Order: sequence, then structure tokens, then C-alpha cells
Amino acid sequence: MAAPRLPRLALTAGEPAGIGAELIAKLAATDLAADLVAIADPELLADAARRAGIALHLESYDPAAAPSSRPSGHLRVAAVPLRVASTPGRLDPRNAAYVLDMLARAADGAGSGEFDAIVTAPVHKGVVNDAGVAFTGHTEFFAQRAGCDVVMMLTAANAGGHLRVALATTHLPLAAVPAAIRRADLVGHLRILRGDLVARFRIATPRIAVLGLNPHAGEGGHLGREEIDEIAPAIAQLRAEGFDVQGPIPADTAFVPAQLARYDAVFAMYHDQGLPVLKHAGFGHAVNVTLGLPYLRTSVDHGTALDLAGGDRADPGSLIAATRLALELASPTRA
Ligand SMILES: NC(=O)c1ccc[n+]([C@@H]2O[C@H](COP(=O)([O-])OP(=O)(O)OC[C@H]3O[C@@H](n4cnc5c(N)ncnc54)[C@H](O)[C@@H]3O)[C@@H](O)[C@H]2O)c1
Ligand SMILES: N[C@H](C(=O)O)[C@H](O)COP(=O)(O)O
Repeated sequence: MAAPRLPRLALTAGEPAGIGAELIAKLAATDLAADLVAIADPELLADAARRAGIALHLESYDPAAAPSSRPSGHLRVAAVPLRVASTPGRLDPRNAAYVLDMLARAADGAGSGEFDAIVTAPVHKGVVNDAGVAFTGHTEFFAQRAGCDVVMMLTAANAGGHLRVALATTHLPLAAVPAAIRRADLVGHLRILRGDLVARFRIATPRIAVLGLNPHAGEGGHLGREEIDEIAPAIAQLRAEGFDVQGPIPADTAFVPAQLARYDAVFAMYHDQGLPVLKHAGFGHAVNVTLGLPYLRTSVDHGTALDLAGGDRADPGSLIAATRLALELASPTRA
């Protein structure tokens, strides 16, 4: 019997002034058995590899060629040209279009089944906005392009298991969060979270902890009403449908080990309620997964690290973990 085909993964190189190209060169230098296609400027990749002292052999990617694994140090590239030469550590809004072109190429390829999953290196949200394009992150970009609602979840290996933190809201100012905590949205996002925990993560009956928004989950309404008006009704609706969803749980104690052991995932109300805990536990090896897309997308747990760009100082641990997770979870869509 023929061996199952490896999933074909699109790797986007992210902000050119950051560490993305170096990370991709380091990933290519591993012996990870995968059908990897970098989406990037080939010269930028070659330059990053040289600066990091990595022997990288780039080949041009032919979408019609049979999927194949690659020898260590080899990488196929779907070329997207930089708009202007890039200097490590120096953002240039003129290259925002390059960043968006890479994401669009990956999204279109994944949407058409050319790629089984997308793995993204970090982008700089600010410089894309400085270029005049409203952009809050990959998660929202891919959701908008696919025309669907999504959930951001980060996962990290934890003593004896996995810490998974999903977010009710993503990249918005803290002042805008309370207005975004709405029963219907919470129900929709919890359905996506549960659906992908079952379908992709193979957890038959996921147990989900839903956090409160306010201190002590609102203290019975004395410290805020979102728990009473929006979060508890969303939980009650889903519990009536048979979901194993508990809460609203006070966020300050939700992450103590005895509590965490009861759940497969924690659903936090906002970015900096959930992600500092996850990154404290697993920074450098955790993975960001976008749930709800028609294809799989994983990413690193860190940013562009402009302070490290242009040498051999970036740790590729999270990109390697994101690639491994994509290989594990992606279902090949082509024969
Ligand atoms: N997946 C993504 O695209 C993603 C994720 C997070 C942040 N960002 C963006 O990155 C930009 C910079 O964000 P930031 O400065 O808050 O966070 P950052 O993660 O870039 O840097 C935080 C600290 O971690 C270090 N660091 C980050 N990655 C590292 C690596 N691989 N190896 C070793 N050290 C590493 C940096 O040197 C810095 O000291 C922002 O625009 C932010 O929006 C993008
Ligand atoms: N919220 C993510 C984090 O803090 O790691 C990060 O900003 C990346 O988000 P996107 O994957 O949406 O770009």
C-alpha cells in the first residue's frame, strides 16, 4: 500500500524586517519530513540564511509538481517580491503590500486546496496600518478573506497535558471589550471552539471553562453585569444543548493547576486575560491556531522581534511547533 501523502504546508515569511525569514531558514535546516512551500521573497530568505550561517538551497515552487518531502536544508519557494529592499530591524511601510500579498497567496492556495494548511511567521500590525491599510492581525485577515467567523486559540504543552486558551475577542482596544461581550457572539465562538476541538483535536467531549470578564466574575453583579447579562445566558444556552461548558469562572483562579485539570480549554474574554498565562507557560514553544476556517492555519506564539533580526539569535522553537501541529492536524485535501 502506498504511504499516505504528506500535507503540503504554505509558510509565510512575515514582516521582512523581523525574524520571520531567519526562522524559515532554520525550519528548513531541520529534518522535518514535510511538503513545505515558503511564500516569500527568495532573496530575503537567502540573505537571512547567510546571516544566520545556514546553508539553504532554494528551488522554485511549481504548483503542478507532485507533492514531495525535501532533504534537510532544501526549500521550495513561491516567490513574492519585496516592494523595496529590507533592512533587518527597520520597518518600512512600503513593504506592507508585500506582507499582504504573501498572506493573500497563502489564503487563496489554502482555499483552493493547493495547500493543506498555512503556517505563518510573525507580521507587524502597526506598519501595515502605517501604510494606510486597516489590519489587526492574521486571524482577522484570514477570517475576512474566507468570509467566516473564527476563534483564536493558543496551545502549549503543559505538565502532563496541554494548556489551550481561546479568546472571545482578539485585537481590539481594552476599552472596546465590554461592548464586544455579547451572548450571541459568545455562543457562536464557543460553537466554533467546541467544533474544532472535536473535529481537529479529536477530543470527543471537550470540557470548556468560560472566564468572567470582571474581577471575581462580577461578584454577583456588584463588580459588573456582563457575567449576568451576557456570559451566563450564553453558557446556559449551550449547556441546554449538551455542551460541557462551565462558568463564568473568575479569571484569577481559573489557571491554578487543580482547576485547569478539569478542562480541555479555557475560553478567555480578551487577549491579555488569557495570553499572558499561556505565554508564561510556553513562550517559544506554543502555537497559535485559527479555529473555524475552512482550512488549518497555525502560527508562532511571538512577534517580529525586531531587536533580534538580521543574525542568528531567533529561537525557531515556536515555528517548528506550529509546523508540527499543522502536519498533525491537517487533512490532505488532494489525491
Ligand atoms: N503571529 C504574529 O504575527 C504575531 C504574534 C505576536 C506579536 N506580533 C506582532 O509583533 C510585533 C512586536 O511585538 P512584541 O514586541 O510585543 O513581541 P515580540 O514577541 O516580537 O517580542 C517580545 C520579546 O520576545 C523576544 N522574542 C520574540 N520572538 C523570539 C524568538 N523567536 N526567539 C527569541 N526571542 C524572541 C523579543 O526579542 C522580545 O524581547 C507587534 O507588531 C505585534 O503585533 C505578531
Ligand atoms: N494575538 C497573537 C499573539 O499575541 O501571539 C498575535 O498578535 C498574532 O495574531 P494573529 O495570528 O492574528 O496575527
